[in-house]
Amino acid sequence: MSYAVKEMFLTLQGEGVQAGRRAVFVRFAGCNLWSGREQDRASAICRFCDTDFVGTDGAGGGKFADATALAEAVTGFWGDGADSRFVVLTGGEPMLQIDDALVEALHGAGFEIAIESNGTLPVHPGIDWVCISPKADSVVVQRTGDELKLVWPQPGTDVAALEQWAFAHHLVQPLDSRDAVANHAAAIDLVMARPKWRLTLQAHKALGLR
Ligand SMILES: C[S@@+](CC[C@H](N)C(=O)[O-])C[C@H]1O[C@@H](n2cnc3c(N)ncnc32)[C@H](O)[C@@H]1O
Ligand SMILES: Nc1nc2[nH]cc(C(=O)O)c2c(=O)[nH]1
Ligand code: SF4
Ligand SMILES: [Mg+2]
Repeated sequence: MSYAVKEMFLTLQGEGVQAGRRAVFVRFAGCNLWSGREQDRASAICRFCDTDFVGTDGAGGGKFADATALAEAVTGFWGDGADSRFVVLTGGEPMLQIDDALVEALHGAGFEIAIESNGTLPVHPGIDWVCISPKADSVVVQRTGDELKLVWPQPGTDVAALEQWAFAHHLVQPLDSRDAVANHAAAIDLVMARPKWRLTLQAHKALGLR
């Protein structure tokens, strides 16, 4: 299969339990919860997205003919050194494109594979670190994994129900919007009221990283 990638870059993982870790990010093009066009945002299932995932024109992006070609590009961004190789597959919605061949190729290149997914599609079983970020107006089928990352506030969310899902970590991430100050306070309030949750911040934005 071929893969449509918006952009690829080497950075630090900015979010969640793995924050601070050196990582190659692969941002797949396309999402099933929003077209990515501003004129469709208000009517989308997911309306707060902070990311451009349309097309393959970003730095390091493109159409990759097969899994080997994509894994070679990821390896190129990582550079020399076989230790602690870490790739984060995101998007857009990466589970629209991830398949057996890609997971095998990335493992073959020595990478631990993480995913950032909205959970509306089952996550590939070979992925090593599963982060699911539920969206209030969607049906999440992937209810197990390593971290559940709840962007907050999200009206319509049944927080108590999410606490029953089988994740090793329950994280709350303030919604980045014009109301960022209020959203930080709301996220702190959630953690103070429900200690199963832990605050995570988007460190890359504060640090000026991609
Ligand atoms: C751009 S999404 C791509 C992966 C996948 N589609 C998903 O939603 O999980 C990457 C992460 O950014 C989060 N995110 C998107 N927009 C955000 C915003 N405005 N503020 C905080 N987090 C946001 C998502 O919830 C997700 O955890
Ligand atoms: N540095 C950095 N960390 C991230 N963690 C999750 C991201 C994403 O967009 O999926 C992201 C991102 O875009 N940049
Ligand atoms: S599901 Fe993820 S990529 Fe899709 S619009 Fe929402 S935050 Fe953006
Ligand atoms: Mg991001």
